[in-house]
Amino acid sequence: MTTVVESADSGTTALAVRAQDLGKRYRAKWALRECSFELPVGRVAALVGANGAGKTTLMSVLAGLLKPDEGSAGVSGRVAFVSQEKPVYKHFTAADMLRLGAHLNTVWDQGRAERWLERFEIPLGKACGKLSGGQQAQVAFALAIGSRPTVLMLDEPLANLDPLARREVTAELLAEVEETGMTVLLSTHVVAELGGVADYLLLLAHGRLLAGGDLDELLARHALYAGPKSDVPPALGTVVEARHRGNQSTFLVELPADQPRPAVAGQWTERPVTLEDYVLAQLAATRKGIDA
Ligand SMILES: Nc1ncnc2c1ncn2[C@@H]1O[C@H](COP(=O)(O)OP(=O)(O)OP(=O)(O)O)[C@@H](O)[C@H]1O
Repeated sequence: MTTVVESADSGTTALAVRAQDLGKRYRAKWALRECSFELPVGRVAALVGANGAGKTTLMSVLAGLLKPDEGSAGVSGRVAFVSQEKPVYKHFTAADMLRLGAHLNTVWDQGRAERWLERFEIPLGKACGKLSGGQQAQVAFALAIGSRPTVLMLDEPLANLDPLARREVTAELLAEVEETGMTVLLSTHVVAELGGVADYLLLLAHGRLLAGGDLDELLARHALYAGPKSDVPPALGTVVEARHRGNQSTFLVELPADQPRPAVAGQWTERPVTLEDYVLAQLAATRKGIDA
């Protein structure tokens, strides 16, 4: 459900979200542990991680729907959270849902919500129960956009959408960010489609934050090498992932800090690391990780 939480402005810093040693457990099992990060205002952050990594738990805590067991979280301004289920009232039409949004939210932009539905050709007068899963998701997004959030959190927003709608939703979100200055935090498994959209990454593994920060900086600190079969990469660095196929080896390496980017020679080639390369390598490396 879309929930709007009025919360205190962080005031002095231009931070949209701050998490400090955040922890949440379900009975004895920790779903989130020692999670600290700061998300600046106006960023589009991708929250990624394997199934069960803690993404929904983190978003629910940030949205104020779950109480943390450890640490603290602060979100600046108004939060809109669209959960994974993207529930809408089955007997309500999209127009009814927008009326509900207008009624429930202290700040409401009907034009913005209607434009979103028009953009995606969602019929206003049809009962939501008779819309497809992807169309219902669009109604939930329109409701969230209409509430003019300063921080928009979307749990797997692209899951039900066809490939074109995915591209268009991410483009529309970017346009909203540019126009309104809002901050977006979205969890997803389809990282390939976030290239050029997300500019900040939060990567969770087994409830812990494995990497967090500016995406360009993070990717620039890594290199992908391909060359003849070898046990070691052709340059110094921490190997995130090594793959060997036939007589070829590929290494994704975190380069040593504060050193010039090494040049590779001979049969080795280097190419820049994409968001997808990085996330897949980290997921593979942490698959056999140990729970807290
Ligand atoms: N209500 C709950 N009760 C007990 N355990 C839960 C509950 N919700 C989540 N968990 C557990 O907490 C961990 C994190 O779950 P969470 O839903 O946050 O992961 P996720 O990264 O969003 O996963 P997915 O990508 O599959 O949606 C998992 O081990 C999950 O089994």
